[in-house]
Amino acid sequence: MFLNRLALRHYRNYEQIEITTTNNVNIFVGPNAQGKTNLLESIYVLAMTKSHRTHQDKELIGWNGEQTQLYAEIQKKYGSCKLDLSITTKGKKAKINGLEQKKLSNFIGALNVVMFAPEDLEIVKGTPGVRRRFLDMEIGQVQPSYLYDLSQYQKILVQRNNYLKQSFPGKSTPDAMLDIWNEQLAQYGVKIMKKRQSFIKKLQQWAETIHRGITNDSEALLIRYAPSFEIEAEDESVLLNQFMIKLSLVRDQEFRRGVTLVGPHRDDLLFYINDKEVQTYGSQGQQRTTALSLKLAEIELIHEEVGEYPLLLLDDVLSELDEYRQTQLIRTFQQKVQTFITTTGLESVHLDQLDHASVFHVLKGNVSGRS
Ligand SMILES: Nc1ncnc2c1ncn2[C@@H]1O[C@H](COP(=O)(O)OP(=O)(O)OP(=O)(O)O)[C@@H](O)[C@H]1O
Repeated sequence: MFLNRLALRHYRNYEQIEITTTNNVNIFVGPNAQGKTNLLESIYVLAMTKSHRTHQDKELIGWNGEQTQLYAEIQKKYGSCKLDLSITTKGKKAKINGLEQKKLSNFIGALNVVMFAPEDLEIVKGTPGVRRRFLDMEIGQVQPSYLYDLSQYQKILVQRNNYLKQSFPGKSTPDAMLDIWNEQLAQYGVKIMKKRQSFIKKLQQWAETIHRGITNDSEALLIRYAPSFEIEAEDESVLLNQFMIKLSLVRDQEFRRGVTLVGPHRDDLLFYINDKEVQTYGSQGQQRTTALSLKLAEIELIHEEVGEYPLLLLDDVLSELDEYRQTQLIRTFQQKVQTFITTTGLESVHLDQLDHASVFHVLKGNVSGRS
């Protein structure tokens, strides 16, 4: 897919701007704190209805405004589409081709993006929560039904945790209420786990090949799903049963602690290079390359799932890659993936590797020039 036009109103430090793009490679250049990341973030928000760097939607609204409006025109293989998203402190409204979408999950997926930013190193180095968020955002983008399952699961989880905190049944007393929570939790939990399992399997296949390419065939990357309990079956009803058994085994412990101890809210993702865990033994460079391979694998996976390449958003990451890796990255994608790059100086981008690129200058919330 191709972003032809982007317009923003009262978005962060942009009062009102409009950008038209004609090239596959678009570079936003400017000093620090001028609005380069804000621009990439706005494209991400148009795809996911959420920012990649904050949970607080109100931060996206310009300081002097009550509401922000984002608009994009996207060219797809089979026609174009217009996306409108308005965000107020009270909520969001989303339109596709002028038609308001009752559910935001119907809007997500109209535009696909893959963002690679310095903080993505946290997917490898950070806490399991960061990896779960990565999984949720990426699966949700290609399978909006996943987001529904996830929100149902989270609601049940909160209610179940409240129940665990308030009740103190005897060790062997039957508890009909808990049985109901368990059944509902397992029902949605299994759906989430199965989708995560199949996503990671596909991601692994792409990431392994890409990682070999980036490292000149010297490193074998393995990505493993680490659910809160070992999944022994593929079949959904068997898995459901397994989940219920696990819940019954931790029942007393859960009442003592007042929290749910098994389920996808405790899942993790593990990375190995040549059989050694990257988080523990990987060098800074290996951790960064792992994150890069993961992101590039996502591009291929989205292509496989939706039949089109997503947009690639590279926020201030080119300067961190050596020339060989930059070349690999740009060569692989410049023909087929529309890419948006931010940088503080053009000297860190190997422009000679690019066939055609548009350069936009970003200064104090204004964007100018195209070449
Ligand atoms: N809600 C908001 N309203 C107005 N301005 C905002 C808002 N949120 C952030 N800003 C401003 O946006 C600017 C930061 O923009 P951004 O993060 O895009 O910078 P950048 O050009 O990517 O810089 P760097 O090169 O340092 O990453 C800051 O000056 C910040 O004060």
